[in-house]
Amino acid sequence: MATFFVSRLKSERDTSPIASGPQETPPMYELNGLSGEWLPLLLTYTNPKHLNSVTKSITGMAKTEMEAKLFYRKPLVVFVLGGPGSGKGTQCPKIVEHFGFRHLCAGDLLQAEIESESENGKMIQNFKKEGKIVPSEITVKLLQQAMQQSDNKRFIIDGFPRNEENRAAFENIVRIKPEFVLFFDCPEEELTKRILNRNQVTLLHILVAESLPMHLFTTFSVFLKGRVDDNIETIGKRLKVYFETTLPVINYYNSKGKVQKIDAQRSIKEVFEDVKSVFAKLRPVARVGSTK
Ligand SMILES: Nc1ncnc2c1ncn2[C@@H]1O[C@H](COP(=O)(O)OP(=O)(O)O)[C@@H](O)[C@H]1O
Ligand SMILES: O=c1ccn([C@@H]2O[C@H](COP(=O)(O)OP(=O)(O)O)[C@@H](O)[C@H]2O)c(=O)[nH]1
Repeated sequence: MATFFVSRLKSERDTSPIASGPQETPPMYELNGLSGEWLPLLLTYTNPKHLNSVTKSITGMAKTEMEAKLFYRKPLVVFVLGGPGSGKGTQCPKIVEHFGFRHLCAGDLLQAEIESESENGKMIQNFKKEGKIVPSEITVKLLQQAMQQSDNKRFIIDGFPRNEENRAAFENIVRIKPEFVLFFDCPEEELTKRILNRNQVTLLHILVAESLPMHLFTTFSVFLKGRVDDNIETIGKRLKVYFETTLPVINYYNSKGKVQKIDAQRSIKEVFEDVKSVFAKLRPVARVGSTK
């Protein structure tokens, strides 16, 4: 079977526009657990932009789906979880800056969907207002699209998965398990204080903007719109959802030894020191993407 497969790959390589396309690093495919003789053939498929067509192309050649998947070098994913207001959105840009990850915030992707006035926008807005979790297929699709569109293959996914259904949907559809889960642990009282403060800051901005001439006000108000869910009523609902449905997901990953817990109650700087030491231990870039 191996000989058959190699010869099919050779003929595909000779004729495929992908194979003769630009060679980009890092290599996207490697042979995991198979004979080394196949490696040079597959290293010709290195252009991330051709990911989908390559996968399809390989699927066409492989005798089984499983064979095709063996060639796909998976991205590295870290989930960033913690209650609303625990500091996920504050710390993630720092991780990007220091460690070169691509930051995907599930809440921001959903917000962009609301603002694009897409078919699902109104429905997402209603879930958000109620502090409820948007159906998994919508969020997973947005995350998957964002991952496919990125040239970076290392992602921090912030604010997801929020429940068991989210977790299972991501693992089943995207077929990637997180390298680890960064968990910002913060008491409820502190979370409430921070979220209310976040909204007050926004309100203050709007008041300032309102005293400006009309054209400046219009510009400002677009940037400084308050969050529909940072009010005391919705905060209560979001915290309930967090403790009842997101904490069990964190516990699940903890039982697999995958949680890196950070004490998020300290200053932003102190929290980042801990975050840094977690990411510094990460396996080197060259090994990123093994299919384990
Ligand atoms: N370590 C911290 N100490 C005090 N305030 C913080 C800290 N981290 C974040 N904040 C503030 O708390 C609010 C919520 O933080 P944010 O990063 O938006 O949380 P999340 O993304 O987890 O909802 C923001 O106003 C932010 O400036
Ligand atoms: O994977 C997600 C992420 C967010 N949300 C919705 O978006 C809201 C805001 O989430 P975000 O992560 O932006 O803010 P946080 O609650 O962490 O402050 C949540 O309450 C949910 O209604 C969701 O349904 N699924």
